[in-house]
Amino acid sequence: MTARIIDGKALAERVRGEIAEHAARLAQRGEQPCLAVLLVGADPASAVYVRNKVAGCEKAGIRSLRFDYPGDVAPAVVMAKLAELNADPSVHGILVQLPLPPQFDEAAVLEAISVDKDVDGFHAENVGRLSQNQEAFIPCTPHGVIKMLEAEHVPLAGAEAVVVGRSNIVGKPMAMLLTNAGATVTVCHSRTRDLAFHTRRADILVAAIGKPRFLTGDLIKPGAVVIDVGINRLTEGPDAGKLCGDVDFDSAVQVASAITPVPGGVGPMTITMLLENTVISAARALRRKEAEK
Ligand SMILES: Nc1nc2c(c(=O)[nH]1)N[C@@H](CN(C=O)c1ccc(C(=O)N[C@@H](CCC(=O)O)C(=O)O)cc1)CN2
Ligand SMILES: [Mg+2]
Repeated sequence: MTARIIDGKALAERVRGEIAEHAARLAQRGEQPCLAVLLVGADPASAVYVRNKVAGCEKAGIRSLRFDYPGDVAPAVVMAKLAELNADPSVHGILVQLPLPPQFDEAAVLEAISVDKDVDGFHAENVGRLSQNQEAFIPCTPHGVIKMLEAEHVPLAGAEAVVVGRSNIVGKPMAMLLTNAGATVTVCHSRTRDLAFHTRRADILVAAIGKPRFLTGDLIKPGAVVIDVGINRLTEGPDAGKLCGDVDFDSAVQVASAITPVPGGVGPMTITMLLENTVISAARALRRKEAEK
């Protein structure tokens, strides 16, 4: 079997078109969506993601505000900016690019963002709301994965889903979203005793462990749908300098029924869902204003 390649770039383009239409309708009604992005330090990958977020906003008709801080900035400076943005009614979404330098308490920074503007979905209240299957901002990468599975008509209810990785920004919310959709979910991680036992049972396998080409074809059930969230830059071997995922694509593509590539799979959906959350936030703000009239 050779797997169908799931084209995240094409899906992202399509969804971004719909987001731009929604943003234009809101702007016509006096509520132009606006996203504020804060970047601390000079991590080159973070700088690329922030640039792509700002460019994505511009293309979708979303206003963006960008704030850059040196890596040694005092956390109080960033906290003061968050308080100012929380209070600004023209700002609908706020995000702090992760990771943060070591002087920051990451959880405290995420809690300082207004729940109503937390378009990354990392605030504890949004996490709690997601776990209770209530309306919440959903973290962008796992939300993008669900959109891809839906677009590919992959049945979720009753499926055996295995998520490899337990990070707060991907693994845990991914498991919650799949659970809410009716899948039977197993979360594996570095302490899992028999990883192959679990992965070989998965109808849907999500890899988010940060280990290049770690999940090989022999760990995958024939016909499984494989979603690769990993983004690793290879440092040695013939492919040095290239990006790869957490899945060994060449062996997995022989076994799976569908698979996301890296790059061009899940990645482009992450920023797309951020734009969607920003537009949703602006629509909610407009609804609140109209209800107050
Ligand atoms: N505040 C946040 N920080 C981080 C998040 C996040 O959602 N919010 N996620 C990641 C980084 N990230 C967005 O911030 C992100 C990662 C990857 C991509 C992407 O489009 N990847 C491309 C490859 C890009 C490349 O060439 O490097 C792909 O997979 O095709 C977008 C956004 C951590 N921090
Ligand atoms: Mg994300």
